[in-house]
Amino acid sequence: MLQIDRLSHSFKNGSEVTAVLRDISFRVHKGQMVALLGSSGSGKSTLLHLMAGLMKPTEGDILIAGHNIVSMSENRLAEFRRHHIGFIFQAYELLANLTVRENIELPLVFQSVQPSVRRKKALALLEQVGIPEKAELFPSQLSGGQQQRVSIARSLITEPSVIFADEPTGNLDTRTEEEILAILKELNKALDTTFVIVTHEREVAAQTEHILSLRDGYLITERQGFAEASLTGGPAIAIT
Ligand SMILES: Nc1ncnc2c1ncn2[C@@H]1O[C@H](COP(=O)(O)OP(=O)(O)OP(=O)(O)O)[C@@H](O)[C@H]1O
Repeated sequence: MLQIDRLSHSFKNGSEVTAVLRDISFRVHKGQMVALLGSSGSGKSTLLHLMAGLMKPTEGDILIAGHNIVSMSENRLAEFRRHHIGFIFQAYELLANLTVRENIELPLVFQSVQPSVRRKKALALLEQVGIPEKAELFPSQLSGGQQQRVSIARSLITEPSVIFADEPTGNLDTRTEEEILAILKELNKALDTTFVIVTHEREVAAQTEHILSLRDGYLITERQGFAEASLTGGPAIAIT
């Protein structure tokens, strides 16, 4: 589903070159929910931007649903992104002047899907995230946790191959964080959607099936239940 092969990335500023990601390889299978865990500066955002096709890597390949996004043209990539990739952001990124339902429908507006079809799908998803009664309210009338539920529903409406969630509970209190993670887990099971959750919080990462840990640009894979002391570092470790 998501395959990262020998990915490296460096930033160049004049003559200065900063290596941020080093020879990273991993696979996430369809229906898996994995966490990408790393402290500040470990390279999480860079990896996320690369996987989302927002920048090209210095080296390596990124395959989503069998398509290598590294070699795609900008136009093809924009189209591919609309159909295959969903996003959930820390700050929800809902449009203030659209209702909850209209926000959820928006990705399908860009795909020219009929209004009645969009509406039906949006309302079904709103039900799945547990706030069907909020359909005609505006984002400002919702709590943070409710807004994140809307953002989750929006990310699912195109039935993407993979959803990248960037610190999805970063703005929420502990109780709401638990609710949102429970919803993500439920949806992951119910819809067989693939999720990659980017976080710097080990408690959040611990809710997923697998943890991909980034340290100094290298990837370390962990399985749930392994003690910190048993981790081994090094490049190019694959999850299968
Ligand atoms: N455009 C850039 N030019 C040079 N260096 C950069 C650039 N963008 C990021 N970096 C460097 O790459 C490293 C990784 O940054 P990145 O933003 O990917 O980390 P992160 O794990 O997402 O951190 P945070 O959790 O704080 O957002 C940092 O050392 C950062 O300074």
